[in-house]
Amino acid sequence: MAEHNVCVELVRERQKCTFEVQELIHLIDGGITATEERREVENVVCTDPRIKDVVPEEYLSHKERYENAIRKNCILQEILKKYTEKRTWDNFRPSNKYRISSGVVKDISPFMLHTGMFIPTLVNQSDDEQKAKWVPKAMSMEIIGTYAQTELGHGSFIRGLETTATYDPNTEEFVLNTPNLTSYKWWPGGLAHTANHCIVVAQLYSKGQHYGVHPFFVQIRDIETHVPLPGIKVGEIGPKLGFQTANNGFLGFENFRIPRRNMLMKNAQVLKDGTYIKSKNDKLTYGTMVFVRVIILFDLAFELSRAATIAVRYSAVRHQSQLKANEPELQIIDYVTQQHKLFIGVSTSHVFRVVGLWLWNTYVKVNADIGKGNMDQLPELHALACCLKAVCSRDAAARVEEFRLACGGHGFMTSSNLPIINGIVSASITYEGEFSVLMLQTARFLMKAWNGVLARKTLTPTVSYLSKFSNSDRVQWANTTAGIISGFQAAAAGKTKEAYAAIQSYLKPGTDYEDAWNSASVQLVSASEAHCRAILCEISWSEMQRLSKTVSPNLGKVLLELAELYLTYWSLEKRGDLLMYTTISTADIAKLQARYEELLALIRPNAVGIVDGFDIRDEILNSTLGAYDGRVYERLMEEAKKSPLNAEPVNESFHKYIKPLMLKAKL
Ligand SMILES: CCCCCCCCCCCCCCCCC/C=C/C(=O)SCCNC(=O)CCNC(=O)[C@H](O)C(C)(C)COP(=O)(O)OP(=O)(O)OC[C@H]1O[C@@H](n2cnc3c(N)ncnc32)[C@H](O)[C@@H]1OP(=O)(O)O
Ligand SMILES: Cc1cc2nc3c(=O)[nH]c(=O)nc-3n(C[C@H](O)[C@H](O)[C@H](O)COP(=O)(O)OP(=O)(O)OC[C@H]3O[C@@H](n4cnc5c(N)ncnc54)[C@H](O)[C@@H]3O)c2cc1C
Repeated sequence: MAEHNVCVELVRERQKCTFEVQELIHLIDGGITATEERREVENVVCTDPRIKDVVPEEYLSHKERYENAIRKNCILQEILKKYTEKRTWDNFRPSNKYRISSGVVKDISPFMLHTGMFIPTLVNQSDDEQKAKWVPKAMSMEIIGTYAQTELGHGSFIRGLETTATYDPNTEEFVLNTPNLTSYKWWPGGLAHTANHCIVVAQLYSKGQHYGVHPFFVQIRDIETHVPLPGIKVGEIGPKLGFQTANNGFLGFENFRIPRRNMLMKNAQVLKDGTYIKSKNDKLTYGTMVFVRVIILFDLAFELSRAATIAVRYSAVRHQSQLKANEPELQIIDYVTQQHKLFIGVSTSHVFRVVGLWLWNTYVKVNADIGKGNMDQLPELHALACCLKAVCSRDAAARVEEFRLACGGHGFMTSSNLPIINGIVSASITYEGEFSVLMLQTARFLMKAWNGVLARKTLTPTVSYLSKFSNSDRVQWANTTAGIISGFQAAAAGKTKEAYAAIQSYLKPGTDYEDAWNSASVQLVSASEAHCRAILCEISWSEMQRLSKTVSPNLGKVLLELAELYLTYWSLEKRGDLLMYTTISTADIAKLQARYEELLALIRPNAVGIVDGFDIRDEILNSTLGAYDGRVYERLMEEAKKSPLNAEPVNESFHKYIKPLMLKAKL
């Protein structure tokens, strides 16, 4: 990037950097070629004049904003075709490439569900014949789809969904119906006015029997005219906290008929005469959700890297207050409280990325085994994906909010982009499985694992530590990274044991297990969180250590500092747990605190270099505060001038309302 016009603070910060930023960029992308390919696509898209907005999207009406998002995303799809010719499901790997959508619209693409859930469901839940028929059309965007599962009355409890698909053997069709107001599909992205097809998750009935929820491929609009087909009631659900351009919709069916072969039949089937063939495992219907929960970690890492870039660069540019009399005002990044706000967010982005890659590799392996009929590892994958999605989304939202606060008043400006990123990340705590609901899924797995501990069984890899720490009351503490990881495992084992005991204590005669579970559920969520933190610490440390050996010593040192900061930060945050479950002393905690402050100081000179290492183009950052050149004040003013209210010196409301009010006051 050109160095001219860069503010003096950022020039100085970049000179201070002790490692090669390019090397970090390549590491994050997964190699030089990956960086080159990403940059090429970004360059083509971001320099296309059709992509640039004359009026910033936040000034547009709700309707205009959607139309603009569609217009620009269609241009994006057209451009991407050239670069995604070789893209197939088989070679799909999560990468930084798909970040380009943020360079097109600031908020969410109305096509997100097409790529993120419609295609993955077609790929994973259709049989070979269905796949051959639908997937190429979806990949080329000949048809546009979404994933319609949630209803007005039910989101978390999938078994409670009310939409029905009743098989009619006379015509060999399913008849879809929305029996009540609460059975309307509600929320699917792109459903309102974008998609012409969707996956509908509905209760299957055949030969008078109920077989639970199944996915169906449903055309909802005419391909030529886009008019909703007869029997389809579809529309938009209205403005939200964020996701303004996601085009979330509602959908109802009135005796809407689809061919029998539109039930996705990889796992379960309905034969022509209505005979139902059961799936090997009925939870395979939930497969797309597992996939997306895994992918969400990359999304969170990326959104955190955007927020971090904005807040760190701004903190280097911004001067405020004097630390010592008669000395210049400090760059706010030099206040240690500011470093405390910033650096954990920077390190968390790296942690989510490397743990995300580990989870992705686990997903690929388990999925391959499932393909061969071996479901043994599905429960462990599900438990991992649930707690990691839940904890990481909640942590990411907290970190983005902290970045916003770290930018003071200017962080509250939409033009900083922090409020929009905030909305995007906050939504992920709820969608694809609400936080507590997913944490309780992991808790189910932990309770089963604890039964295994009591029965002296060999546990699966991610919970094997439970056996190690099951007997000792307080585990020996050591002020090392290995000691911290053991400490987190001891806390997780202790909390799992206590949650298990709490259920037993609530299980008085006459009490159902489910009621005892509900009574103990605060402790169960706490056990899940502790388990997840133990995994985040163990995997991130081992992965960052491994990566540090693959790069130059200078960069390796920085990676280890970031990883150690993460462990130390969370040890201090969770000191209460460590005091309960390990022999940690107040002196040990003081040492951890001192090391934490030392790490902040070590990271400080490299802070701007580290966020430069995320290599996020200005068009993708979309921020007055975070641009590469640091011209914060100029950009704030330039953006303010774009306000339609500034187009005229006196707004007509003065003559209409304010002046009469003033005149009345005179009387
Ligand atoms: C080449 C091109 C491709 C491109 C693709 C890539 C592009 C990348 C872009 C990605 C961008 C990401 C897009 C994100 C968009 C998001 C927008 C939002 C979408 C949505 O929100 S969709 C709706 C999501 N809804 C939910 O998540 C609902 C949450 N609820 C549930 O999951 C479940 O109902 C439940 C888990 C709470 C419980 O279900 P249920 O009551 O039915 O369960 P049971 O009691 O019957 O059974 C419990 C046992 O089953 C196990 N279980 C549950 N779920 C699963 C699962 N998924 N897998 C495996 N096992 C599961 C439980 O553990 C229980 O087992 P046990 O042995 O009895 O304990
Ligand atoms: C931005 C956004 C985009 C979305 N996109 C889609 C989409 O494309 N397609 C789609 O199908 N859906 C979509 N959804 C819906 C989303 O998946 C659901 O909102 C989510 O699964 C939560 O379900 P719910 O809204 O029914 O919440 P509820 O389940 O009603 O949750 C409300 C409260 O009840 C609690 N609760 C519920 N059940 C339990 C329990 N068993 N134990 C303890 N506490 C419980 C929860 O913890 C929460 O505090 C989207 C949602 C959002 C916000």
